[in-house]
Amino acid sequence: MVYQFSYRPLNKKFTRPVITNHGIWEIRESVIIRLVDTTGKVSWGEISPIHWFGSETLQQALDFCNQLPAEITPEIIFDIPDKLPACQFGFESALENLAETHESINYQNLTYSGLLPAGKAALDQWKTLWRQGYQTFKWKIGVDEISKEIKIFNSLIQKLPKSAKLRLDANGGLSYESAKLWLKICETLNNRIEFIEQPLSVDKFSEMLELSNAYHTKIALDESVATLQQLEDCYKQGWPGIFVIKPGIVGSPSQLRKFCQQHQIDVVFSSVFETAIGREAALKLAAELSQNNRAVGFGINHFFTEKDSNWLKSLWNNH
Ligand SMILES: O=C(O)CCC(=O)C1=CC=C[C@@H](O)[C@@H]1C(=O)O
Ligand SMILES: [Mg+2]
Repeated sequence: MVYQFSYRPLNKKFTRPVITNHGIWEIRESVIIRLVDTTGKVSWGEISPIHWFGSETLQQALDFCNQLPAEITPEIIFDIPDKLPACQFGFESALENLAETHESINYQNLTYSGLLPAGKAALDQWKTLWRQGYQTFKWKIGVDEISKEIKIFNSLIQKLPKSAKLRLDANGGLSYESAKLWLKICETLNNRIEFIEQPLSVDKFSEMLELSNAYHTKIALDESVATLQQLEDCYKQGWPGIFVIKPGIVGSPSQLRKFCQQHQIDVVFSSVFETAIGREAALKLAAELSQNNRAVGFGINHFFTEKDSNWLKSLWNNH
């Protein structure tokens, strides 16, 4: 089987910048790919790297697409090297979409976590999301001074309904002492804090292992398990907590499927702020591989474009 291949770069400004310990992220740059099979069926895929998480850079993805022939085969797709995980996801998802069986995967029963803005803006934003039906929220910490963030946290916890779940994501920005302080605070809130995500930097695995054994509040690895190789490595080192999987950058969906079907791990699926193309492929994987119904971190819709033919057609017609 051969597929006509074409691709387009895409830059989309976030409606609100994503502010984390990594910095301020304003524009989502990705590559949209199109495959057309011999029957004329069209399928889309999305390559949305996050190089500061450990995936390839956008330029490396573009260089890879650029050197491909106009007609590609499944062998070419399954030979994409592990150093290009976002490309592996984009191309394999597009290929899977051409298979009838894949169409039927239902991801309507997922529950979603809403990402609150960093800082005190969260105090105003949570109610809008609560009214939209979110019961799980994620708030970024490790952005401002810890004393300021704890103050905001205390008022957020006061305001949030008791049934709401809150996730704290430090993006590796806390010191060991600050992480312990946050965990101590969370211990007093009887499970209203679902987990603290990536409290320490990727090189501090043993410290996070120690913290996960010392406190009840769960710790989720995110940057530490950004690619499948890292995921397997942390699993082999005995990580007892939660694994955040970002399908858009973790790598090959077929390899991910194999890993998740072989190992019982506590997983939270998470967005890479992709467009609706990558989102649909990622949510199908989440529906297929979630074993414990944790809310998926794909709540906020204003980071991506709705998947409508006009948007995609114009992307192809305007070049
Ligand atoms: O996981 C979620 O709840 C939403 C997605 C999200 O928080 C992120 C997506 C991509 C990069 C990061 O800024 C951030 C994360 O660290 O999880
Ligand atoms: Mg995270």
